[in-house]
Amino acid sequence: QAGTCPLPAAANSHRKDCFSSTPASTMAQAIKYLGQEEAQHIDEELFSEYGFSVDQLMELAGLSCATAVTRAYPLTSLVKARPSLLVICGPGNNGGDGLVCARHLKLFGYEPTILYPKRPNKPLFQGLTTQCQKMEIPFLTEMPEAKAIDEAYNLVIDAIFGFSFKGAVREPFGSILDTLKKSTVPIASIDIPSGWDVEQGSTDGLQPDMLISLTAPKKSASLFKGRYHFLGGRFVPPGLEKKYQLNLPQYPGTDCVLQL
Ligand SMILES: NC(=O)C1=CN([C@@H]2O[C@H](COP(=O)(O)OP(=O)(O)OC[C@H]3O[C@@H](n4cnc5c(N)ncnc54)[C@H](OP(=O)(O)O)[C@@H]3O)[C@@H](O)[C@H]2O)[C@@H](O)CC1
Ligand SMILES: [K+]
Repeated sequence: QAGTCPLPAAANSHRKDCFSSTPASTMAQAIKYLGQEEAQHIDEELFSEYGFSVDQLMELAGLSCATAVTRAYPLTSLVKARPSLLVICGPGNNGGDGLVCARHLKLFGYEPTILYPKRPNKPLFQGLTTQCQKMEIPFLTEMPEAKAIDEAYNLVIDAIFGFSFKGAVREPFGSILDTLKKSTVPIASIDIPSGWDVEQGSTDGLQPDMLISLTAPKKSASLFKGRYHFLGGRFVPPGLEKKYQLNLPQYPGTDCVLQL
């Protein structure tokens, strides 16, 4: 098996399984890294075949992201006087995960601020926005300069694009990503570092400090070089896991996240 492990060099103990001398029959299989179409098929199947609703899974996804953030950046580790975070939400479901994540982080004692420049005209996103407003989470009207971000926030949560991102980045997100590249504040990306090709990654894109892969990592996650890679979205039914041969590692106890 040596040399065939699909896990990145910085990966965890599961990597050991790939290189151990344990007979293949007793080896844990390496977790699968998904292509873009495969991730979209799994998503569709969760809603069609398995009867989940989007808001159900988004709540679990966002809660796992907030939980993972507390593990990597506990309140006591933050460098600024206030536990301030900037959550940037995009126009699709990745942005919805960001709104849920912000709401839970507020309940966990952090002070999130949200930038949500392109809001879909759908009850789901309107409801998530109202919930955040009622939780007294401020919304910015424009993207701050990189220097202002460095001064004000401990962490940026990137919920701009997920597994449906394609092609060249359109405005206003091109400028937002350019500003983020200039900022020195650590970035935690939800599901995909925004602007990265879902499978090929990016050579000159964001370099997040943290990546929270939902359901299963996407192929570009093998190029992630940050400190913390977590898996979240503990909602995959065993039948679906088996069909797509996801080989998900076992989450510890009742945890909704797992560090890869
Ligand atoms: N099963 C799971 O694991 C679950 C996954 N979940 C989450 O859903 C995420 C996937 O969500 P998704 O499919 O809504 O798409 P997403 O990636 O947010 O972006 C689409 C938006 O971006 C836009 N856009 C695209 N390309 C662009 C470009 N070049 N430049 C500019 N804009 C561009 C596109 O715009 P449009 O084409 O409409 O103009 C569209 O509005 C997934 O990653 C995970 O976070 C959980 O919530 C639930 C369970
Ligand atoms: K993202």
